[in-house]
Amino acid sequence: MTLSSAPGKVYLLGEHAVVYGEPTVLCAIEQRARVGVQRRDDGKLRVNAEDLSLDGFTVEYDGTADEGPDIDVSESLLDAAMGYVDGAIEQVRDVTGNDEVGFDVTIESDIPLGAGLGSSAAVVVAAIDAATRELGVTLETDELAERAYRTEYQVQDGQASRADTFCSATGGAVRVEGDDCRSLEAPEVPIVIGFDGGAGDTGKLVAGVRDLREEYGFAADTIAAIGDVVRNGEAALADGDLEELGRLMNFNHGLLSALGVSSRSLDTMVWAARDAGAYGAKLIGAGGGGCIAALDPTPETETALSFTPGCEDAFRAELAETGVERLE
Ligand SMILES: Nc1ncnc2c1ncn2[C@@H]1O[C@H](COP(=O)(O)OP(=O)(O)O)[C@@H](O)[C@H]1O
Ligand SMILES: C[C@@](O)(CCOP(=O)(O)O)CC(=O)O
Ligand SMILES: [Mg+2]
Repeated sequence: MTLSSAPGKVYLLGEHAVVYGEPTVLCAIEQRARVGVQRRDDGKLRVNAEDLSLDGFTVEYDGTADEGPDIDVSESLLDAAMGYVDGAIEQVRDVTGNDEVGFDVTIESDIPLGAGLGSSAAVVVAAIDAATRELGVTLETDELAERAYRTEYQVQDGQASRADTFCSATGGAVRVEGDDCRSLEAPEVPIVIGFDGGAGDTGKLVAGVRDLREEYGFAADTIAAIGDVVRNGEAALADGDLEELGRLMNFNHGLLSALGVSSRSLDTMVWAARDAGAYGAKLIGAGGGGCIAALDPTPETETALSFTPGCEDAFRAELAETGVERLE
């Protein structure tokens, strides 16, 4: 068996707009997905994802056969659950030139699904890394990030940025603008996460923003405005100006809300954090439900969130310096 892990991430600023070439800044966090992989010679893919917060499931099927896997769940649930792992294995077959190979894949993850903390990128990065190593191929980090990006691009219907996958592969803080991906010196940012227990489907939310952008010119302006917010945020980060960074996070949340990706519970948590004295707060990731991030060096926001109806969990994010980790 070969085992790799990869971290989730928090967007300080710039999600969604990054899909349209605007810059973004994000940090890997110490919540990780671990993927164990064992080669099978019968070409089948067997996925054991019993730690999924979605109902645990185990499936076995021939990834190349026309018929789907032999389990009794709805097709959309299955697609949502399997798309990323399936896509990752497709990349492994492609990069190693081994079309027929099958795998037993076991996934264990600390990262809630669809909550904006990048569970998909972490699972894909760890799966590609473990499965290629199982075949005797060790990918450079850039190639690993690129292959993981292609998986997200495919599952999200041709609409994905390189941000999540690059951040998960390299760890630390990163800046992404189009195909320009670079590591940043890790900023000292006191991030508190609030989690509403819910989830949003990244593919669908990204498609919603695309539709809005096609319908209204001012939605394109909103996306460009997020880019301006990020550029200002970079200056605030360089100055260590948390107050300014917080204001910009608030602005960014408003713009994401205008793009239709916030929700009542995300807004409630954002306001609870602001009322508790956070410098700023915003939804993170694709939105629709899941997590917010607030900037607060004091314990006030975490305490306030833990008493906020609709907030299921509140915790301080620890930045992860290590991206993909080769465990076995
Ligand atoms: N522990 C896991 N086991 C199997 N698949 C997972 C796991 N965690 C995430 N995934 C995959 O990632 C998808 C969620 O990704 P996404 O909608 O992009 O949300 P996010 O990346 O914000 O968590 C799930 O539907 C599933 O396909
Ligand atoms: C909305 C988006 O910018 C980030 C999605 O992050 P997550 O899958 O919700 O963790 C999409 C992308 O960059 O591919
Ligand atoms: Mg994702």
